[in-house]
Formats: sequence, C-alpha cells, structure tokens
Amino acid sequence: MEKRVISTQMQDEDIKIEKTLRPMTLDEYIGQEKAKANLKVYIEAAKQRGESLDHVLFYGPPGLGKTTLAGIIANEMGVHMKVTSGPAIGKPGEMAAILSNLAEGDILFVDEIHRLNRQVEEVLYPAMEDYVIDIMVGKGATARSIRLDLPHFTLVGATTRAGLLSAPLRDRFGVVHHLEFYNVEELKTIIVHSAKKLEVKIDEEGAIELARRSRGTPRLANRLLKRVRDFAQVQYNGEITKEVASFALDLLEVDKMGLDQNDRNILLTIIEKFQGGPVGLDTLAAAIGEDAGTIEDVYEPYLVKNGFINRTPKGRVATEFAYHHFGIEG
Ligand SMILES: Nc1ncnc2c1ncn2[C@@H]1O[C@H](COP(=O)(O)OP(=O)(O)OP(=O)(O)O)[C@@H](O)[C@H]1O
Ligand SMILES: [Mg+2]
Repeated sequence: MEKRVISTQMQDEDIKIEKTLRPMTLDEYIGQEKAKANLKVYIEAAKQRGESLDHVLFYGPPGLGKTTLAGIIANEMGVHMKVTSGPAIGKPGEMAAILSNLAEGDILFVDEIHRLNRQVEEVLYPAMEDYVIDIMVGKGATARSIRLDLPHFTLVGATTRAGLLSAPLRDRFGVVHHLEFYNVEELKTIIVHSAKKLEVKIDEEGAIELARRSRGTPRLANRLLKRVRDFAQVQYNGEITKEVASFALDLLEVDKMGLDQNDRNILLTIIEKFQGGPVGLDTLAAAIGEDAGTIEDVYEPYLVKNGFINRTPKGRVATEFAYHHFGIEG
C-alpha cells in the first residue's frame, strides 16, 4: 500500500489524529450544507416523535466525512452506535446477531456497505423495512424459519462506491446523501479549528495555503496540518505561516493543487499514452492497472470537478489546464 502523505485513504497515523479532531455535533461539522440542513430537520422530527431516524446512506470519495457524520447523528440523537463494515460480516448469522443485540433507537453504522455479500444483504431487507429477521432453527426435516422482532434501529451506511450497491439495498434507505469536496474556505475553517485543538499557531495565509493543497478533503487537510506543524516547530518559531506551509508542502511533494500520485498517474497516462484522449474508461483502467469503477468513483471526481479531465461520449479527455499543470505542451 502506498504511504504517500497526500493519499486521501486512511493511514495508520490518521486513527489518532481523527479521534481528537473529529467533530461531535452538526454545528461543529463544516460544509456539506445541504446534507447538514436536511439531517437537522430529520433528527429534530424523529426526536419530537420519539421515533428512530430513517435509514441513511452516505456516499462519496474517501476522507470527506461519512464516518464523522454517522457519529454525529448518534450523538445528536442521544443513542448508541454500533460500528461494523461490509467485509467484516461474512455470514448471515453474524448480521442477525448484530441486529438482535441492538437497543431501541440505536444506530448500526456499516462502513463499506457495498462489500456486504448477497446473503448478508438479504438479512437486512426485512430488518430495514419491517424491523424483523427470519432465522432458521432445527436441521433437516424439522428445520423451520421463525420471525424475530427487532428494535427500531437506524442503519447508517457509507460507501465510496455507490455504483456497486444493489438496487434493493439502495432503495431501502430513506435518506441518501452524496458528500461533496470542500472548497478552500471550508477547508481553511476546518484547519483553523484543528490547529486550535492541536494547540498550534497558524495565520490566515498559512491556513489558506494548506487548504488549497488538501485536494478538497478534510482528512488530508488535518494530516498536512500535522506534518507542517512539525516543520514549524523544528525549523521556524512554531507558527505556521504561508512561508512555512509552502516550504514544508514542497518538501513533502504535495502538489499545488493537492493532486496525489494516483491523480498524476491517471492524467499523465491520458496525456502521454493516449495523446490526451479521448480514451475509454476501461482502456484507461487497463493501462494503469486499476479497477475502472474505482477510477470513476474514487479518483476521477476531483479531477473532473477541478477541470483536469472532461468526460465525453468517446471517453476521457485531458484538458488544456491539465497539460498546463504539468508544463506539457498540448
Ligand atoms: N465537515 C467536517 N468538518 C470538520 N472536520 C471534518 C469534516 N469532515 C471530515 N472531517 C475530518 O476529516 C476526518 C476524516 O473524515 P471521515 O473519517 O469521516 O471520512 P470518511 O468519509 O468516513 O472517509 P472513508 O471513506 O475513508 O471512510 C475526520 O476525522 C475529521 O477530523
Ligand atoms: Mg469512514
């Protein structure tokens, strides 16, 4: 696995940083205004009625705050959250056991929900719809299925790969939110909050510089902040200014646009191997040895949003901006 500073995927050091920096309430959660406004209403309404919240699905690229939002929902609802993930549950019986151990109103957070296998998923259908599960008792000729009532729980699912979710599962979520990349202003606010919690001094310009290079991703913003803090401490007098931030980020080889190695690989492949495109997604995927769906759902959205790639009917095309970014003549 790559260990680059600028990968948006979770790394070991993130576990500790994220624990201390993860916001606990909707008000502390920056950005994602649409999701936040809706959730506020749903949470308030459910609390007033004394009911559990409708099942919620969050999807979007890594590090944008899906797990964080799940925790916030549990906190705001004043209920417990049980955490599991798609690959962690191998058998239908394991899912049945988790479900029957929930208390009224509890949240079950299933990360990477697209990786649940089919039989496990089928346990969820009646559980989500009618709060029941069917379990088999006995063996052979005497085997029969009995129906068990479950507490009214809320399933919160998260996935980076919404395209892989089966339709029956997706349809059972009452609330579906796509998490968006954060703009520089939002990332700056997150960085300033985090700096306060980490007790590190940062000025406005320093925060903006970090925000610009965070690839629209809070996880990356926090990780870069932590790295830059070390430089500020050892080589400057402790405060993160624009100068410290640029110096440190250049040393860490963080691109001006926050692009990571995968991003660069995709863009340079389109430019150098396919003369800038158009190149079909599958051909591109084969050329870089990555799964087409992962390119589409995880890497490409940031590149499309920021004008590096155009999606055309004939395939992906590298933009003039992309050529310019690499200093290559189009
Ligand atoms: N809106 C936000 N405001 C402040 N901090 C945030 C926000 N969203 C995310 N963060 C910070 O970024 C970190 C990563 O977010 P989180 O773990 O929720 O991402 P994720 O979408 O679940 O990622 P993955 O897909 O890899 O599981 C959090 O620990 C938190 O510190
Ligand atoms: Mg997560």
